[in-house]
Amino acid sequence: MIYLASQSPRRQELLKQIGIPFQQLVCEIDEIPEVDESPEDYVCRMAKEKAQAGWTVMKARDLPEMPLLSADTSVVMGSKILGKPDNPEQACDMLLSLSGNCHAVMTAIAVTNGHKTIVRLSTTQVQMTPFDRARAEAYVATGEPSDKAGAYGIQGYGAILVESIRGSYSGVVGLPLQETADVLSEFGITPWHSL
Ligand SMILES: Cc1cn([C@H]2C[C@H](O)[C@@H](COP(=O)(O)OP(=O)(O)OP(=O)(O)O)O2)c(=O)[nH]c1=O
Repeated sequence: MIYLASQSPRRQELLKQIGIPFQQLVCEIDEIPEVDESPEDYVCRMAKEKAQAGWTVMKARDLPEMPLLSADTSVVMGSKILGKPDNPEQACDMLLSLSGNCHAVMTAIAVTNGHKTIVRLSTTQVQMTPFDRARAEAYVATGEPSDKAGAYGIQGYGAILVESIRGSYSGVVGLPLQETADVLSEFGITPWHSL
Protein backbone atom coordinates (compact mmCIF):
# COMPACT_ATOMS: atom_id res chain seq x y z
CA MET A 1 0.00 0.00 0.00
CA ILE A 2 1.21 3.52 -0.83
CA TYR A 3 -0.14 7.08 -0.76
CA LEU A 4 -0.90 8.83 -4.04
CA ALA A 5 -0.60 12.56 -3.40
CA SER A 6 -2.67 13.63 -6.39
CA GLN A 7 -6.12 14.88 -7.28
CA SER A 8 -5.76 13.73 -10.87
CA PRO A 9 -8.29 11.02 -11.78
CA ARG A 10 -5.94 9.92 -14.59
CA ARG A 11 -3.12 9.18 -12.13
CA GLN A 12 -5.48 7.08 -10.00
CA GLU A 13 -6.60 5.07 -13.04
CA LEU A 14 -3.01 4.51 -14.19
CA LEU A 15 -1.85 3.36 -10.77
CA LYS A 16 -4.80 0.95 -10.59
CA GLN A 17 -3.74 -0.39 -13.99
CA ILE A 18 -0.47 -1.76 -12.55
CA GLY A 19 -2.16 -3.20 -9.49
CA ILE A 20 -0.65 -1.08 -6.76
CA PRO A 21 -3.08 -0.49 -3.87
CA PHE A 22 -3.08 3.13 -2.76
CA GLN A 23 -4.78 5.68 -0.60
CA GLN A 24 -5.30 9.13 -2.07
CA LEU A 25 -3.98 12.20 -0.25
CA VAL A 26 -4.99 15.70 -1.23
CA CYS A 27 -2.42 18.49 -1.05
CA GLU A 28 -1.89 21.81 -2.81
CA ILE A 29 1.29 23.59 -3.89
CA ASP A 30 2.01 26.73 -5.92
CA GLU A 31 2.87 25.70 -9.47
CA ILE A 32 4.93 28.63 -10.76
CA PRO A 33 8.22 28.28 -12.70
CA GLU A 34 11.16 30.25 -11.32
CA VAL A 35 12.98 32.75 -13.52
CA ASP A 36 15.41 30.89 -15.83
CA GLU A 37 14.30 27.50 -14.50
CA SER A 38 14.51 24.82 -17.20
CA PRO A 39 11.33 22.81 -17.94
CA GLU A 40 13.11 19.64 -16.73
CA ASP A 41 14.08 21.25 -13.42
CA TYR A 42 10.60 22.74 -13.05
CA VAL A 43 8.62 19.48 -13.40
CA CYS A 44 11.08 17.64 -11.14
CA ARG A 45 10.82 20.37 -8.50
CA MET A 46 7.00 20.31 -8.72
CA ALA A 47 6.85 16.52 -8.28
CA LYS A 48 9.22 16.76 -5.29
CA GLU A 49 7.28 19.62 -3.68
CA LYS A 50 4.02 17.68 -4.10
CA ALA A 51 5.66 14.70 -2.36
CA GLN A 52 6.89 16.91 0.48
CA ALA A 53 3.47 18.57 0.85
CA GLY A 54 1.80 15.14 0.84
CA TRP A 55 4.17 13.87 3.52
CA THR A 56 3.38 16.92 5.66
CA VAL A 57 -0.38 16.25 5.28
CA MET A 58 0.14 12.59 6.23
CA LYS A 59 2.04 13.61 9.37
CA ALA A 60 -0.47 16.33 10.29
CA ARG A 61 -3.34 13.83 10.01
CA ASP A 62 -1.41 11.28 12.08
CA LEU A 63 -1.71 8.69 9.31
CA PRO A 64 0.55 5.62 9.23
CA GLU A 65 3.83 6.06 7.33
CA MET A 66 3.93 4.44 3.88
CA PRO A 67 5.80 5.39 0.69
CA LEU A 68 4.17 8.33 -1.04
CA LEU A 69 4.00 8.95 -4.81
CA SER A 70 3.39 12.25 -6.59
CA ALA A 71 3.80 13.50 -10.16
CA ASP A 72 3.77 16.60 -12.30
CA THR A 73 3.16 16.99 -16.03
CA SER A 74 3.99 19.93 -18.30
CA VAL A 75 3.83 20.36 -22.05
CA VAL A 76 6.98 22.01 -23.39
CA MET A 77 6.91 23.81 -26.74
CA GLY A 78 10.40 25.08 -27.57
CA SER A 79 11.49 26.54 -24.24
CA LYS A 80 7.95 27.49 -23.22
CA ILE A 81 6.27 25.59 -20.38
CA LEU A 82 2.55 25.11 -20.96
CA GLY A 83 0.59 24.23 -17.84
CA LYS A 84 -3.18 24.07 -17.55
CA PRO A 85 -5.01 26.85 -19.42
CA ASP A 86 -6.60 29.58 -17.28
CA ASN A 87 -9.55 30.08 -19.64
CA PRO A 88 -10.96 28.89 -23.01
CA GLU A 89 -9.13 31.63 -24.97
CA GLN A 90 -5.79 30.59 -23.52
CA ALA A 91 -6.63 26.94 -24.21
CA CYS A 92 -7.29 27.81 -27.84
CA ASP A 93 -4.01 29.76 -28.14
CA MET A 94 -2.07 26.87 -26.56
CA LEU A 95 -3.61 24.40 -28.98
CA LEU A 96 -2.84 26.57 -31.99
CA SER A 97 0.80 26.86 -30.89
CA LEU A 98 0.95 23.04 -30.87
CA SER A 99 -0.86 22.57 -34.21
CA GLY A 100 1.36 20.88 -36.81
CA ASN A 101 4.36 20.98 -34.45
CA CYS A 102 6.28 18.58 -32.27
CA HIS A 103 6.36 19.23 -28.50
CA ALA A 104 7.61 17.43 -25.43
CA VAL A 105 5.45 16.16 -22.59
CA MET A 106 7.49 15.98 -19.40
CA THR A 107 6.20 14.07 -16.42
CA ALA A 108 8.29 13.82 -13.28
CA ILE A 109 7.40 11.40 -10.53
CA ALA A 110 8.63 11.57 -6.94
CA VAL A 111 8.50 8.85 -4.30
CA THR A 112 9.41 9.49 -0.68
CA ASN A 113 9.37 7.57 2.59
CA GLY A 114 10.42 10.53 4.71
CA HIS A 115 14.10 9.46 4.69
CA LYS A 116 14.85 9.25 0.99
CA THR A 117 13.16 10.79 -2.02
CA ILE A 118 13.67 9.61 -5.60
CA VAL A 119 12.65 11.81 -8.54
CA ARG A 120 12.48 10.43 -12.09
CA LEU A 121 11.72 12.32 -15.31
CA SER A 122 9.95 10.89 -18.37
CA THR A 123 9.99 12.90 -21.62
CA THR A 124 7.83 12.02 -24.63
CA GLN A 125 7.85 13.70 -28.03
CA VAL A 126 4.37 14.34 -29.44
CA GLN A 127 3.70 15.31 -33.07
CA MET A 128 0.39 17.13 -33.53
CA THR A 129 -1.60 17.13 -36.75
CA PRO A 130 -2.17 20.60 -38.30
CA PHE A 131 -5.56 22.07 -37.38
CA ASP A 132 -7.22 25.47 -37.61
CA ARG A 133 -8.83 27.80 -35.06
CA ALA A 134 -12.35 26.48 -35.71
CA ARG A 135 -11.20 22.97 -34.82
CA ALA A 136 -9.33 24.19 -31.73
CA GLU A 137 -12.43 26.11 -30.60
CA ALA A 138 -14.66 23.09 -31.16
CA TYR A 139 -12.31 20.96 -29.06
CA VAL A 140 -12.13 23.57 -26.28
CA ALA A 141 -15.95 23.63 -26.25
CA THR A 142 -15.96 19.95 -25.22
CA GLY A 143 -14.50 21.08 -21.87
CA GLU A 144 -11.76 18.46 -22.03
CA PRO A 145 -8.77 20.86 -22.18
CA SER A 146 -9.57 22.83 -19.01
CA ASP A 147 -7.71 20.67 -16.46
CA LYS A 148 -4.92 19.41 -18.67
CA ALA A 149 -1.38 20.61 -19.31
CA GLY A 150 -1.08 21.95 -22.88
CA ALA A 151 -4.90 22.02 -23.12
CA TYR A 152 -5.36 18.52 -24.50
CA GLY A 153 -5.89 14.97 -23.32
CA ILE A 154 -4.39 12.24 -25.49
CA GLN A 155 -6.64 9.72 -23.73
CA GLY A 156 -9.81 11.57 -24.81
CA TYR A 157 -11.08 13.51 -27.82
CA GLY A 158 -7.60 15.03 -27.96
CA ALA A 159 -6.36 11.79 -29.53
CA ILE A 160 -7.80 13.12 -32.80
CA LEU A 161 -5.19 15.89 -32.77
CA VAL A 162 -2.19 13.61 -32.15
CA GLU A 163 -0.34 12.23 -35.16
CA SER A 164 2.34 10.20 -33.34
CA ILE A 165 4.30 9.93 -30.12
CA ARG A 166 7.79 8.75 -29.26
CA GLY A 167 8.13 7.79 -25.63
CA SER A 168 5.71 6.87 -22.86
CA TYR A 169 1.94 7.01 -23.51
CA SER A 170 1.19 6.73 -19.77
CA GLY A 171 3.72 9.52 -19.19
CA VAL A 172 1.70 11.81 -21.48
CA VAL A 173 -1.50 10.95 -19.58
CA GLY A 174 0.26 11.87 -16.31
CA LEU A 175 2.00 8.84 -14.74
CA PRO A 176 4.77 6.99 -16.63
CA LEU A 177 4.12 3.42 -15.52
CA GLN A 178 7.46 1.79 -16.28
CA GLU A 179 9.36 4.48 -14.36
CA THR A 180 6.77 4.43 -11.56
CA ALA A 181 7.10 0.68 -11.05
CA ASP A 182 10.88 0.97 -11.23
CA VAL A 183 11.11 3.71 -8.57
CA LEU A 184 8.53 2.03 -6.30
CA SER A 185 10.60 -1.16 -6.37
CA GLU A 186 13.39 0.89 -4.71
CA PHE A 187 10.97 1.25 -1.79
CA GLY A 188 10.10 -2.44 -1.69
CA ILE A 189 6.79 -1.98 -3.51
CA THR A 190 6.28 -4.51 -6.31
CA PRO A 191 3.40 -4.22 -8.78
CA TRP A 192 0.78 -6.98 -8.78
CA HIS A 193 2.68 -9.02 -6.13
CA SER A 194 1.42 -6.53 -3.57
CA LEU A 195 -2.27 -7.16 -4.39
C1 LIG B 1 -0.75 16.26 -22.02
C2 LIG B 1 -1.79 15.66 -21.12
C3 LIG B 1 -1.96 16.05 -19.81
N1 LIG B 1 -2.92 15.50 -19.00
C4 LIG B 1 -3.11 15.91 -17.61
C5 LIG B 1 -2.28 15.08 -16.60
C6 LIG B 1 -2.33 15.94 -15.36
O1 LIG B 1 -3.47 15.54 -14.59
C7 LIG B 1 -2.53 17.35 -15.92
C8 LIG B 1 -1.35 18.22 -15.62
O2 LIG B 1 -1.49 18.80 -14.35
P1 LIG B 1 -0.60 18.45 -13.09
O3 LIG B 1 -0.35 19.74 -12.37
O4 LIG B 1 0.59 17.63 -13.48
O5 LIG B 1 -1.52 17.51 -12.21
P2 LIG B 1 -2.97 17.74 -11.59
O6 LIG B 1 -3.11 19.13 -11.05
O7 LIG B 1 -4.00 17.29 -12.60
O8 LIG B 1 -2.99 16.68 -10.41
P3 LIG B 1 -2.10 16.66 -9.06
O9 LIG B 1 -3.10 16.71 -7.94
O10 LIG B 1 -1.39 15.34 -9.13
O11 LIG B 1 -1.16 17.84 -9.04
O12 LIG B 1 -2.70 17.22 -17.33
C9 LIG B 1 -3.75 14.49 -19.50
O13 LIG B 1 -4.63 13.99 -18.79
N2 LIG B 1 -3.60 14.07 -20.80
C10 LIG B 1 -2.66 14.60 -21.65
O14 LIG B 1 -2.58 14.17 -22.83
